Parts: sequence; C-alpha cells; structure tokens
Amino acid sequence: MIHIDHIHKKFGTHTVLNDISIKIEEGQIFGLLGQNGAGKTTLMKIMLGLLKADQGDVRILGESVRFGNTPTNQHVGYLPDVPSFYPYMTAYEYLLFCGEVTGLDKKVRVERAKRYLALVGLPFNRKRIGGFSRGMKQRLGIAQALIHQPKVLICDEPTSALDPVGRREMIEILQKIKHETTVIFSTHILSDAEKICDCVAFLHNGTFQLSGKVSDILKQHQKPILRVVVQQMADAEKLKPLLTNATQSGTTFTIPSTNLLATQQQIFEQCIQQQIAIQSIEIEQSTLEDVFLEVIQS
Ligand SMILES: Nc1ncnc2c1ncn2[C@@H]1O[C@H](COP(=O)(O)OP(=O)(O)OP(=O)(O)O)[C@@H](O)[C@H]1O
Repeated sequence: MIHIDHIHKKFGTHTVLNDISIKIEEGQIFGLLGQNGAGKTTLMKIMLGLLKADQGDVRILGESVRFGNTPTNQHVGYLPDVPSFYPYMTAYEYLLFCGEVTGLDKKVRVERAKRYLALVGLPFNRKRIGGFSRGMKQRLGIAQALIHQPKVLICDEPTSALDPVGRREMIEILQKIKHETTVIFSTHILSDAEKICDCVAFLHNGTFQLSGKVSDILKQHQKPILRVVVQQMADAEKLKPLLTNATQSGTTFTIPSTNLLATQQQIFEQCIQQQIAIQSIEIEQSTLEDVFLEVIQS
C-alpha cells in the first residue's frame, strides 16, 4: 500500500529523518510512535506532499508522492493534529461542504455525510461546530477525512489531546474503520498503540529503532518486570543511581528481572538504607511502552 523509501529530511542543520524506509501493508492499523519532536508529523507531511523530502521517495499504491499538489492524495484522508473547521456550520453542513469540494454528487454526499456522522457517533442536529468539545471536533475530523472514502487514512496524534473517554471513543472509531481503509496514526501514547495497532515503528534519533507486528515485538522483548513507584521526585533521584538496569519515567522505575524475589529484596534493602519512600511495587509483564523506553534509554 505505502512504500517509504530512504527518506532524509533536515531543517537547517537539524537532521529529523535520517534514511527512513518502511512498507505499510493494506488493511492494517499502523502506529508511528515517537516522543514529541521525533519527526512523526514531518514524515506524515512528506507522505501527503505537504513537505519536500531532501532525498528518498514515498509511493502510495505504486505512485510516487509529488511535493505540492500530489495526485496520490485522492487515495488519502488526513486528520491533522489540530483540525480546524468553520465554527458557524453544523457537522452535517460541514461534511456536505467537504463532499462538494471533493467533487461528490449531491445524492452521494448526503448519503455519506449521514453515514459518517453516524459512524463517528455525532448527532444529526442543528448544533454548531463552534460549540463542540475537543473530542467531538476530532471525531468530525475523522468523518471529514473519510468522506471521499480514501484507501489510506493518516491521523496525526488523534488521541493525544483527549480525555480518557474521548481517547477510548477515538480508538473505537479507528478500530471500526480499519475494515474500510488502512489507518496510519502517530502517537506518543504507547498504550493506545498497543490496544489497536497491528504494526508499529518507533521513530527515535531520526531512524526507526524498531518496527514490526506488535505481537512479534512483544513476543521478542516482553519479560517479567518489577514496577516500582516512589513517593516523590526526591526519592526517585536517590533511587536512580542504585538501579542501573532500570528505565525511569517520573517517579516510576521499571526493572527487568529474571529473579523477581531477589530483585525485590535488593530494592527493599536499598530503599530502607537510603530512606526512600516506596509508594507501590508490582510484578508485571513489560508493555510496548516499556520496550520503547528501553530502546530510547539504552
Ligand atoms: N518547519 C520547520 N522548521 C524547522 N524545524 C522544524 C519544522 N518543522 C518541524 N521542525 C522540527 O523538526 C522536529 C520534528 O518535528 P515534528 O513536528 O515532525 O515532530 P513530532 O514527532 O510530530 O512531534 P510532536 O508529537 O511534538 O508533534 C522538531 O525538532 C521540530 O522542531
């Protein structure tokens, strides 16, 4: 469906993408993962012909993406990270308008506007977009991106700005539309990706550090871990130098271990000696987020 082939992109002297290559198969939900500033939006904009790569090629359904007005966009729907709308329109009016811009017949755009409103769970009423919540706008953005029934849907951080309810709704919508279109979405929320992605790629330091099927990545990298949460950042600062094989996120430490009992004992002893207040300690299996943290902190 999509071939990303040796893409390079610099802004000034800052290399953002350094020889990026990947193939994305049809019918997948593909997660483009990376921290803030990793280059996810840059890569998506290159795929949409909105930014020019310094080197390399992106092909969508065999056709190269051209910078500017690329014909490949007839196959692509796009939801930007912060979608903007005409606030005085209703959702239905806006979808009819998008259908018209896309060149759909009146009968078809009426039918599709109603269908996609229902699919994203927005009511067919007179409420204006200006009064919509962030989550409702994001859902309308998906409906807008689907109106021309694209083969590929590209969503930039569709869940990041939403509350837990909005995130769950968005994830359910992406799962539903997987049967109609290949979905590529970027996120730094790894638990969202783990829930719905078939394949993922971790973008870090300009390259894909790890990519493949989520099930294969977890099979290869998943291991028993101890998750230790200390009470305060001051505790975390004291514990950090004592746990050389741990990854840290705020006051949470994730420690891989082949001997959980011995590791627990060692941590308790160290915490008592150093007067570090433990909030919780749990035994778990590592998640996609743990794998990611291990990759970027190694
Ligand atoms: N037009 C630009 N000019 C200069 N630097 C840019 C430009 N666009 C992006 N960058 C830089 O490129 C890097 C990657 O940005 P990008 O927006 O692609 O990251 P991202 O992974 O999408 O992050 P986020 O999740 O924060 O949106 C950042 O350091 C950013 O400051």
